[in-house]
Amino acid sequence: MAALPALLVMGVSGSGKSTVGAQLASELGWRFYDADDYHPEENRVKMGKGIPLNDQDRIPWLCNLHDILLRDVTSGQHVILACSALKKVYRDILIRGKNGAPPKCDEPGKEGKPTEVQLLVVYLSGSFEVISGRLLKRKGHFMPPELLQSQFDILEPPSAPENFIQISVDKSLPEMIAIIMEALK
Ligand SMILES: Nc1ncnc2c1ncn2[C@@H]1O[C@H](COP(=O)(O)OP(=O)(O)O)[C@@H](O)[C@H]1O
Ligand SMILES: O=C(O)[C@H](O)[C@@H](O)[C@H](O)[C@H](O)COP(=O)(O)O
Repeated sequence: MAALPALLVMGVSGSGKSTVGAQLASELGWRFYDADDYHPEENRVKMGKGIPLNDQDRIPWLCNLHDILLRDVTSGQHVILACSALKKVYRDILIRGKNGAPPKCDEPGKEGKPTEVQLLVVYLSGSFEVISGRLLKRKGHFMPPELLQSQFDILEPPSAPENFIQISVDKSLPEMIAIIMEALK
């Protein structure tokens, strides 16, 4: 197990992952990754056409993110990832890479090296009405609001024994940051 935990901010599109993750990283001085920036072009084009991604589209993307997280935490870098990570199996891939699911990640680390990322999951939960309202106002993003229902359809909120906290999207950004800071103590 890697020594440092990585922080995953997850939830459906528009739940505030990027906003919360970036603000937290700025306050803590941790490295921030937005999973949106790591989608291959095909995935962006697909979402842009209003077609939801499927497991085949997401698995290589998640494996790549696992590799990035593992590299950082094993080198002592604190890291925050904003990523939808809607299903339990997706979070398992972020933790274990290809061992968390069907093929397509890099080889696991050599003997003695950690191959798992310890994750603290921050789940941003909210109603369809509130989140779709925010998406309709958001400008300059490739994700069409019409895809939101498909995200709620497959969402598997984290549950024990996952290491997680849940925060309502109805809270203000400073309130959310304060709750996460408290959880990190
Ligand atoms: N706590 C909050 N309260 C009100 N609006 C928020 C909050 N967090 C984010 N937003 C707004 O909601 C929209 C979606 O946030 P964003 O961070 O892009 O979500 P995601 O990364 O999950 O898609 C943005 O316009 C953002 O400014
Ligand atoms: O797994 C997926 O279907 C995508 O990752 C999706 O969940 C993600 O939400 C988009 O990349 C849009 O980006 P935002 O979440 O920032 O709206």
